[in-house]
Amino acid sequence: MTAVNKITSIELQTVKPQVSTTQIDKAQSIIEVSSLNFSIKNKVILKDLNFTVNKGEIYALLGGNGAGKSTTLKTLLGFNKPTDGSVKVAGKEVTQALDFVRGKTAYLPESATLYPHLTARENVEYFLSLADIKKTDEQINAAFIRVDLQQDAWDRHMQTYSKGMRQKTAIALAILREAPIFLLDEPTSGLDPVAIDEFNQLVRELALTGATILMVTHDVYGACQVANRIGLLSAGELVGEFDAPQNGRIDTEQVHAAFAQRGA
Ligand SMILES: Nc1ncnc2c1ncn2[C@@H]1O[C@H](COP(=O)(O)OP(=O)(O)OP(=O)(O)O)[C@@H](O)[C@H]1O
Repeated sequence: MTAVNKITSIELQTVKPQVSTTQIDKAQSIIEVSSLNFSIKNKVILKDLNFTVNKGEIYALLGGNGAGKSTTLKTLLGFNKPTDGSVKVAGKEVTQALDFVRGKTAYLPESATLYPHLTARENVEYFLSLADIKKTDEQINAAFIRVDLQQDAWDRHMQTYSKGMRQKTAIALAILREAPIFLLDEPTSGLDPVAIDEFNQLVRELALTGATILMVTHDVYGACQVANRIGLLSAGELVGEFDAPQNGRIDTEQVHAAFAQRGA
């Protein structure tokens, strides 16, 4: 593991990348779920599920407990084989291209699975080495800066980290892996309002630079804050979709009413 690399605040500002949206083809579908059915032991869990997430889009799959959100994520990650239908990521059928799909995907579980007895830098270096990726200290510093992880924490054991800091580290790792697709499981649960705002801002910046983001959540307000599109999942079925207006947010009351009626 490498030694601590101190850099000045002037350097910090110069390393932060500029956001450019000019190159993004937003019509390109990156996640395509078509007529997906999934059953376990004759119990139907997902029913004829259809949705797509385009490049640069933030899609929130919203639903109550047991609606099928985690099952959908597991299917996208190839841990569940569809009973019927198709699940494509970056143009490839997940079950037929597991390594390709997992290489393109950053999955953030509800609790980031990083090692508490290692520092953020050591965690990042370790997980990159597992993927056979080598990054310089400067590149790792730049990723920490991009996610706004406070500099005095970079070389501290992660057992001292808050949940928000752990998530930032996990996203820094995804950025270093150059994963263009993010699957987020209840990403803001357990975060305080400031950390939620920071996280949402980071997610928006990732989308602006072309990342495709699918988050699952039961938080109506949180989904409306950040998503370009919301799919309402109820008992394994998609029962409604809501699009954000141009440069605006999805209406919380409308989604809340639909959730109260159909969301569980
Ligand atoms: N291995 C399994 N065996 C049997 N039933 C399962 C299995 N996995 C999931 N289920 C059932 O599938 C349904 C959907 O579960 P899932 O975990 O996808 O829901 P969820 O929307 O993620 O819920 P939560 O918000 O509570 O995490 C639930 O009724 C659950 O009990």
